Amino acid sequence: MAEYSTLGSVAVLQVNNPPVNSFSHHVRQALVDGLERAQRDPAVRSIVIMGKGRTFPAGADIREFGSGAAVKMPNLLMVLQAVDTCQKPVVSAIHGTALGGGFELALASHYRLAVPSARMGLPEVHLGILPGAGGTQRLPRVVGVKTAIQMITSGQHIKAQQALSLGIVDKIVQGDLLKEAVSFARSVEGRPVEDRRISQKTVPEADKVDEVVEAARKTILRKARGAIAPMTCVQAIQASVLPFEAGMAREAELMAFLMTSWQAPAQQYAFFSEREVRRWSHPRDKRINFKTAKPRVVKSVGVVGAGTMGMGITINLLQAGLKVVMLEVNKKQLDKAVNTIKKTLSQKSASQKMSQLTTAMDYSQLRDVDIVIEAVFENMRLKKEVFRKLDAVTKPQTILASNTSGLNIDEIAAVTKRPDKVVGTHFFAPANVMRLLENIYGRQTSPETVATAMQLGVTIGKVGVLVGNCPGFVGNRMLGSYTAEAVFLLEEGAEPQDVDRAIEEFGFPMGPFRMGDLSGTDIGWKGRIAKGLTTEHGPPPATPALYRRGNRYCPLPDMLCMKGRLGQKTGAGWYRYEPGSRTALPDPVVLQMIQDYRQEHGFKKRTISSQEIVERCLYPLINEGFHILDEGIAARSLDIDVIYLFGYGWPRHTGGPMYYAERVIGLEKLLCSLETYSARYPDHAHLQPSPLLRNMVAKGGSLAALGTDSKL
Ligand SMILES: CC/C=C\C=C\CC(=O)SCCNC(=O)CCNC(=O)[C@H](O)C(C)(C)COP(=O)(O)OP(=O)(O)OC[C@H]1O[C@@H](n2cnc3c(N)ncnc32)[C@H](O)[C@@H]1OP(=O)(O)O
Repeated sequence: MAEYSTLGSVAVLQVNNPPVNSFSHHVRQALVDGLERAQRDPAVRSIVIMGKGRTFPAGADIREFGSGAAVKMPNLLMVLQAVDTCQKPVVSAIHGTALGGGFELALASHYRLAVPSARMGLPEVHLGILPGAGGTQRLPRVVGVKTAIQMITSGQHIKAQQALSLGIVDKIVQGDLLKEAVSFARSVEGRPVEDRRISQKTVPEADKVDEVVEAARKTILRKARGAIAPMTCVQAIQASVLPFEAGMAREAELMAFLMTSWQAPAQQYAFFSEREVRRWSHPRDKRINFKTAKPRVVKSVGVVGAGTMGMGITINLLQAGLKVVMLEVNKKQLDKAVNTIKKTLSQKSASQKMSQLTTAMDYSQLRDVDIVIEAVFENMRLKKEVFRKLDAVTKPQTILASNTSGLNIDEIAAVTKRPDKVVGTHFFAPANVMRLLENIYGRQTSPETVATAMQLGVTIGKVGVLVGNCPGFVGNRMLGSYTAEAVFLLEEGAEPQDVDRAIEEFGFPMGPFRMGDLSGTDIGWKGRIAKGLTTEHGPPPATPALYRRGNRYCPLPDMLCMKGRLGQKTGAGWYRYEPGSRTALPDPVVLQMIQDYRQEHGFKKRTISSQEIVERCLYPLINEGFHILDEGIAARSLDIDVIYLFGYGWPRHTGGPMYYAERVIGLEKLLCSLETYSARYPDHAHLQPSPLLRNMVAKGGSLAALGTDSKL
């Protein structure tokens, strides 16, 4: 609701709809009623609108989208029209986050005040829509088309000070916002409101708009990676040069187009799923859930290993204000890491944050930390050695976490006397940038240990997802079938750039081969050597070239590594790189290697369409997701989607692999395609449809109903 009160001649409307004061139907109704009441009351000479509690309205109520409540009158446009045309000055007083419809309300007001900590912006593009309550028409009239395009297509929030410099906010007020707003409102009473209406202004430099749009188009399309909202936002902004009513009509038309697209619900699902993963639970052990399991307090963290991952994790922990003891047995590596950490931490707070860092070369220095995160090489023997030492030196309550990307947590826990305190915390590189934290419980991990790992994720600003223990966990296990199929495509006639192009056109930032070159082609190679699938010199003795343990195997990635082509770091991998450049250039050497391989093994080159590439790479990945759900490794399909959205660059506008499978491809069609491909390639095990998928198609179940994602 919006609470109505008066302070002398000022009517105050305070939106009270926790947690973020969104414009649910009852709020819209209360605002219209309040404005009418203030207009009618002769004693009222000005109006203040603000939010109660933590924030100014953060926009439309996204949960109402797609339901009758969203279109129930008065809609937001009517509320804002009432504000804009009000005869008495309306002042929006902003604290917290004025976002989306909330920011549009502020723009429809005659004056805007903000506290210094306030932030504002139009993040609708992240929900697959546009600012449809006049934001695309009013903002360019204040800041110009170029800045409006930047703000609206990025969805970025700006701070109060920047809003002031851009002319969006009239004044930044210190102290008590209500008091300041009322005093400001009194100061403008009796002044004409006509020239305060943004809707009545014209866009600055209107004649240059087409030029500005043309200049921005290419970058926006590249960044959008297939999402339709950004360019549609631009089309709406372009209409701001028209008379206000005509621009609003165009905005409404484009909003309707986006609202009814398949991408908007997918992005809204992604928004809620990101929050829903906080309500985690173990699919079988009822003691392990977010409601009852209590985390231990973590003030200090040990990090073992100062390589790329250990360094990134340390930066992340320091940025969150935690004390860190970083252990590295190689002094040179330790010094290098400390230097990099110092450089990476922001100038402003570097010295204070660095004072929280202790370096160590001796395990005994980890004795008092609350949790240790092991980040040494991905090698079971080494990890076991580290865990034995940690178990011996740390206090009995210390939780021992492994940043393994796929090794068996139970096997690691078994070398300790505290398997209940062992957990997997899988960070993604660069660990101080990537938001995902895949937390893995083992057979004996206690509820308290799981809760502590999940809470640590919150403390350090990660999106934490809880999963079970299996080779590769959720993310890397699913990725296995994707990369396997990508190399099979090379055997049949595709070139690395064909596969990458198709996957990038689907919306990934990088295809599998460019990605392989970035992370290092030897990572997978070492893993395959450790598993005995290959050796540094070629296939293990007496092994058929194209099969391993009865499964189809493509040795091309091993052949690449044997040539010393380990990716960007060696200047050559699947592609070649000019010195100092990260641009992937197709390399005749690699193409010849593939061509010779095809000839040697009797593969006949054929043209493979982008559609087939996308299906062959992504459908087995999704199929593996069904296996994972069936086994209870992921509790809900949304957990898998969030892992892929935040850890693997899966395009957000498709909702994530499982959402995409169900709502975009359709489960029946997915099953049919997998059946077709598995009939064509009977020895590609990952193309065999999962029993769960078959069952769901036969019985008509939904993915959301499998888990506990009740709100979606
Ligand atoms: C005619 C056409 C008219 C109008 C069109 C209008 C378009 C819009 O206004 S679309 C909405 C635009 N606004 C947003 O996108 C804001 C989304 N929210 C956020 O960015 C953040 O929630 C935040 C406001 C910055 C607050 O962040 P934080 O403090 O980290 O809290 P959260 O955990 O994110 O959120 C708490 C809680 O609130 C729920 N929630 C947040 N925003 C909305 C919303 N706009 N509608 C409904 N619910 C919202 C969020 O899901 C959380 O719920 P839990 O149940 O606690 O998980």
